Amino acid sequence: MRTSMLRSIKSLTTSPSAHILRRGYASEAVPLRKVTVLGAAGGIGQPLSLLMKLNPLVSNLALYDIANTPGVAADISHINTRSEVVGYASDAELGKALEGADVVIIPAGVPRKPGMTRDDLFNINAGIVKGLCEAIAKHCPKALVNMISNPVNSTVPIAAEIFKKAGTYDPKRLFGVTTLDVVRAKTFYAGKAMVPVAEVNVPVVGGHAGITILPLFSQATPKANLSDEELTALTKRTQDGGTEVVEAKAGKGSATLSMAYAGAIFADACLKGLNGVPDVIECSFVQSTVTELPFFASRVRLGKNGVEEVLGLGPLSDYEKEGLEKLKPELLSSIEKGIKFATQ
Ligand SMILES: NC(=O)c1ccc[n+]([C@@H]2O[C@H](COP(=O)([O-])OP(=O)(O)OC[C@H]3O[C@@H](n4cnc5c(N)ncnc54)[C@H](O)[C@@H]3O)[C@@H](O)[C@H]2O)c1
Ligand SMILES: O=C(O)C[C@H](O)C(=O)O
Repeated sequence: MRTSMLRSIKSLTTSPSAHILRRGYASEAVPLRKVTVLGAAGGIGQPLSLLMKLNPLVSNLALYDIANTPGVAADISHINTRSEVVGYASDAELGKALEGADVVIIPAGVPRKPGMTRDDLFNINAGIVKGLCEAIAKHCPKALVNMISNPVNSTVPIAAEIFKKAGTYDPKRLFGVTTLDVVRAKTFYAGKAMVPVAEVNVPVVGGHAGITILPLFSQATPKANLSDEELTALTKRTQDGGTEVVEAKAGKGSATLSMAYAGAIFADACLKGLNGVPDVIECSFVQSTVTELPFFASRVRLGKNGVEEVLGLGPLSDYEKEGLEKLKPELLSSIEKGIKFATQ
């Protein structure tokens, strides 16, 4: 794996801000990349930090949490992979955790319990995200921000407003992480269509809550002849995937392991884009003109400055067109709630 990774890295050009590291990879030049995880000791934070420690594109891994960081950082730091790991444990250390970060991943905040919606997390998580984004604006305004904390439909607009206030907002650098919806859509589709899961592609657009999650199974590949009933059931299962896990965990939180996997895929895509790898495309909830809504998840091409291109929806089935119209009022209201919170 390391040999093929080196081959792919060899031809990369680096961004002006990237230093070159010649260490651990013989004579190969690999850009230095710092990744900071905020909420690193949590249910998502721990396995996500582990996966980022395994990523050879990362040279420095900063782990920040308000509780239990030293143990997590010490544990992960013993793994014999490229990145140096430093744990940061208090508010006073947040600046150091963020300084020089290329990518900041935010899984800080409370998760759902059975019976709750993601919006029920707003009151606590909005404040957490606001504080963390103020620190990002101050210490690493050029970083690509991967927002995992829920409700994503509101926390991304909150982040945008905080960055605007600080004068640092760059819509190309702010992402709501919706990769878990894509991961689920791929898994559920492969199971129903009886196709190899590794070959499956399904765009998921809209937002990240209930009916705002709109998988476009009409565009899924490999193609399969699924009935309308099967497509409706697949759509519903994808939309309710988070709730399925919340209920199975019965009060002990929401998806953490599959989310860590999804978060690691998205952060890796951001790093590849920064490093100049061509044609890196992932779905993400970003500032958008794809619909009349100011933020919307769709396929995004990633590049050296973050978002290189927000791709359109492509042809939709009648069922998907209906789903798109139905999701708009809810998504808009969540976006406006976030904007109102951050601007008041
Ligand atoms: N985007 C998605 O697809 C997706 C998927 C799963 C979960 N989530 C969301 O991710 C969030 C985290 O979930 P979890 O299961 O890891 O929760 P968790 O409670 O296990 O972990 C959250 C961590 O955040 C830390 N934290 C709280 N305030 C902080 C602050 N101000 N600064 C730094 N760290 C802080 C806590 O100490 C804790 O370690 C939740 O909001 C959840 O809804 C999103
Ligand atoms: O469902 C949740 O609350 C967590 C997350 O948004 C998910 O989709 O698993």
